[in-house]
Amino acid sequence: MKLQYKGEKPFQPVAQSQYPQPKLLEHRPTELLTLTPWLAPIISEGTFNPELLQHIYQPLNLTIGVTVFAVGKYTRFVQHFLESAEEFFMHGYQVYYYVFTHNPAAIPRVTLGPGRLLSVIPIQGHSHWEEISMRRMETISQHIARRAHQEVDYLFCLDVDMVFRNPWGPETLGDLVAAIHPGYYAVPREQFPYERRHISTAFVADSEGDFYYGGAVFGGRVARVYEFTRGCHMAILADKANGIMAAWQEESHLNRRFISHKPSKVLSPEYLWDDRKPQPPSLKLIRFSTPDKDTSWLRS
Ligand SMILES: CC(=O)N[C@H]1[C@@H](OP(=O)(O)OP(=O)(O)OC[C@H]2O[C@@H](n3ccc(=O)[nH]c3=O)[C@H](O)[C@@H]2O)O[C@H](CO)[C@H](O)[C@@H]1O
Ligand SMILES: [Mn+2]
Repeated sequence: MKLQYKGEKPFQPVAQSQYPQPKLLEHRPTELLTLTPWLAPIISEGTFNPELLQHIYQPLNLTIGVTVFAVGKYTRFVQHFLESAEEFFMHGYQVYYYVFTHNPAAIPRVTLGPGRLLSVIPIQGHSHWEEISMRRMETISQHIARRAHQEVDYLFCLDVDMVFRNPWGPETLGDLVAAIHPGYYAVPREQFPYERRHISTAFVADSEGDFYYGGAVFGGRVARVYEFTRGCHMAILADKANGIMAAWQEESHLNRRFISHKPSKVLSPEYLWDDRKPQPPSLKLIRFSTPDKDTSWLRS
């Protein structure tokens, strides 16, 4: 008898047999670290074979969800975000975009490819950008519980003020996925901008921390993203009860949580870049990046 566990996809044999042999003794495929000390792969160009991954993942018939928030002036980013996602994000897969906004009328109608859906979900606006950004953890966890757990296998939670510039494919799929922040990949942990006040639930000691992860990209299996966002939301609520806002809002809580709940896959800054920075030679490809934007105007 073949056991089919709940929520598990049936085993699929790998069909593709023609691809370069992996060589145990060959020098490293990239200048970047490829494995964390807890054995999670760190994904960057050169570490994976896109065709082989396509052959493994395509038959699984997966649906990948994406959450983005567009509140206030940020509705202006939706068009470029979606158009670039249609070009580069999970090409050939079923994709479900969830766009949360205070103003559904401001969301442009972007033509989507076959198998790709978009749902605009009205939410309450807030006057402070910190509150908008931080509330995402609560909204995402509620949305997974109400709806997304039935609609998607994996979920990525992304900033909207960003664009895709190169392919983002099944190499990014994992149980719990974090992305290394473009500002701190070469910085010692005691200089990471963690929350350092003991009174906050996001507190991190100087001796703790692996990578500084960005709040603009995280994801994983939908059940794990539920646990993760709910945990962050609870910690944010506890801080609120004490009248505290963490140094970098939900990003501080996300970083605190990833120390105790390690990501099973880590995305290199190829997957979370900032155009205001020059591209270092160690990064072969920029896949997802923040264009230069007028932050003070956006937050006014
Ligand atoms: C380089 C830098 O300083 N990065 C920080 C900054 O990222 P960012 O400057 O990337 O934050 P952001 O302004 O993009 O806000 C995050 C996301 O919240 C949504 N949004 C935000 C404000 C708003 O009025 N309307 C709206 O819809 C939108 O989806 C946006 O992409 O702030 C974040 C706040 O958590 C983190 O602390 C980041 O580390
Ligand atoms: Mn952003």
